[in-house]
Amino acid sequence: MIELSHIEKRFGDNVILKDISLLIPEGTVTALVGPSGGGKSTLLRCINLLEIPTAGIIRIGGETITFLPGKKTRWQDIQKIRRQTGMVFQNFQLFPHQTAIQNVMEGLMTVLRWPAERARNRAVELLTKVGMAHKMDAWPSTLSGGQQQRVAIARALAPSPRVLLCDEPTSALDPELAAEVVDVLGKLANEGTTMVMATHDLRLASKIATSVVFLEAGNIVETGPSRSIFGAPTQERTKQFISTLNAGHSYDI
Ligand SMILES: Nc1ncnc2c1ncn2[C@@H]1O[C@H](COP(=O)(O)OP(=O)(O)OP(=O)(O)O)[C@@H](O)[C@H]1O
Repeated sequence: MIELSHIEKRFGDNVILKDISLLIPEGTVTALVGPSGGGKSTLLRCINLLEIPTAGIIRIGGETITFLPGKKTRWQDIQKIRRQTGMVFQNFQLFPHQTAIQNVMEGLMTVLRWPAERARNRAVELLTKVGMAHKMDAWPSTLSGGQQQRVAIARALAPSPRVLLCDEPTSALDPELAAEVVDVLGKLANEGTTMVMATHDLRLASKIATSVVFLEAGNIVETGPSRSIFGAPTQERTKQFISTLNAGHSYDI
């Protein structure tokens, strides 16, 4: 379970997230949707402390990861917390000077201090899962965007995080390559991987999300099961937003 309790994030005088509370059960997929600038990426980045919330509490698996009153989180704590969360970025962020398999092995060997053979076995297992075993020795520059993203997903999953955080995982990809990534994420969802994703991709959100959080200007406008939010939203603003999506674009939110 991930618990966000009264999360606030300010950048200077700008309040980007305002009193966000959410419960994310294990084995579910939560899609953060909403207009640009609403705070989706910032919220996601708070869950692995890439951004430090200015107020509120985050718990992952019952453990408080945010600052406790009077106790400063040390850098080692942050590193430990980040190992509980895998992150996938819009632009893949593979290490260009490492092959696909080296990208997946890197963190296991340098951060977790696994021996090479154990890291290699884990990397092969994950590259097979994302359909990239045949390209394990390829350099990132020789892979398509969809293939790079699948390697990035394998890398994020390598240390067995409690949650996979995906920040616009398909938005840098054309529809065909995006579909490959949606298929992989769908498979992970079916296997019970807990995921939270910020996305503008309606196909991704409607295909794999268990619940949807509609975020606008740092506030949760509406949240609920994806079928209700996409099928019968209760808030006027959500209705408007969803109907614009359905009318204007085939898949892009
Ligand atoms: N490091 C930062 N410093 C100052 N302002 C920031 C910073 N990061 C984000 N913001 C601001 O926070 C707001 C929310 O940004 P965020 O990227 O979280 O929105 P989003 O909903 O993910 O948008 P998009 O859909 O365009 O990715 C924006 O106004 C953005 O300019």
